[in-house]
Amino acid sequence: MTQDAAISVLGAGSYGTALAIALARNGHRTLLWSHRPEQVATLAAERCNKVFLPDAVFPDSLIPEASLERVVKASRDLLLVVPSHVFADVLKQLKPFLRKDSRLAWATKGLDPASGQLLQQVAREILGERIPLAVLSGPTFAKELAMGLPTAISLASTDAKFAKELADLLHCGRSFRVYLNDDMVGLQLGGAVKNVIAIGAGLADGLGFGANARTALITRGLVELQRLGVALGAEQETFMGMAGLGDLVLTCTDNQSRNRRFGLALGQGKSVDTAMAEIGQVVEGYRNAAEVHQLAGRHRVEMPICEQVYQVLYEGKNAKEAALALLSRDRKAE
Ligand SMILES: NC(=O)C1=CN([C@@H]2O[C@H](COP(=O)(O)OP(=O)(O)OC[C@H]3O[C@@H](n4cnc5c(N)ncnc54)[C@H](OP(=O)(O)O)[C@@H]3O)[C@@H](O)[C@H]2O)C=CC1
Ligand SMILES: O=C(CO)COP(=O)(O)O
Repeated sequence: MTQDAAISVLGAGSYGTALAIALARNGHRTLLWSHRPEQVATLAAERCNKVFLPDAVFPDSLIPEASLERVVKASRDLLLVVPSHVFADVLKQLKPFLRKDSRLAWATKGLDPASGQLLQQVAREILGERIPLAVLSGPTFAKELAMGLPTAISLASTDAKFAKELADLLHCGRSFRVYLNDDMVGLQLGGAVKNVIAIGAGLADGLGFGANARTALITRGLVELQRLGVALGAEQETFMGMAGLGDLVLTCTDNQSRNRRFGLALGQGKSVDTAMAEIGQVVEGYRNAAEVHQLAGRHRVEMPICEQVYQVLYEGKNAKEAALALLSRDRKAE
């Protein structure tokens, strides 16, 4: 039986691995679970996730683990970092192993594909009202975090003690700054909507548009995010922080973003399937575009950029026509 750990990270893709490295680098015994036992054996033998983060060596206190039961029982605090489309599934799998004092955080960015709900609602439906929940969101490319490059993030929780203790585990005065925030809804929406806008920014760049268009998309994308956020009960000022403006700028402007690269490939005329295959990792914005479309419709929120991205992805609209549709909208006050 694996000994107790300070925290267990579930999901050994690029971001789960990077967060586990950051936690272990802070000196905390950290378990890292993958759903594929053969991957766990490779991670343990190579002390590195060569597929996603080949330059980041695991600190000694990072322990790959194949048993879901063991990782859930070994630590009070669980950090889920799986793609949003398997979030609910993994919660159902881990539920039977939860301790009485378990607390759950996630760094997944997205919504529930089946319902378009916030992941917080999914967690509540599956795990009940009692378990403390927390969310991490903000501008954090896995590779830079894993390399110990300076990074800042926001953390919100349903439980102030959990928020503080999780921030204490993650925060590193030399490289990883954790801001506490009390807007769980805002943090979750920021992480989902920025993926869609980043696809839009990639599309614009793929079409050969310039810095003016990209910056207009970021700025008006922020307005769309704020509108949806306020309609769902988030605080408007959250979106001027790490999980709003911060993550929008990061993912819309840097080619480390898979969502941006996906948009770039589509703008250059590649098909959805080819673009996805070339990236070979999760592109959350593809599903998020449909979920945000659903959510905006349900709450009657106008989100023209997200709507055009949706139409390109799901209704076969040509990217140039989508750009024209945005430019030819009625003039209005900012
Ligand atoms: N990468 C980044 O820089 C950042 C990512 N995020 C968010 O983190 C989340 C995870 O993304 P990321 O790590 O980048 O994704 P990756 O594409 O790097 O990896 C996804 C991982 O999830 C695993 N996985 C797939 N299905 C399951 C399942 N049913 N149970 C358990 N694990 C599963 C995959 O395993 P397999 O290969 O076997 O399918 C793979 O290891 C996303 O929501 C993303 O938006 C947030 C901030 C930064
Ligand atoms: O969320 C991210 C950085 O904050 C990662 O963005 P991508 O999923 O677009 O790569």
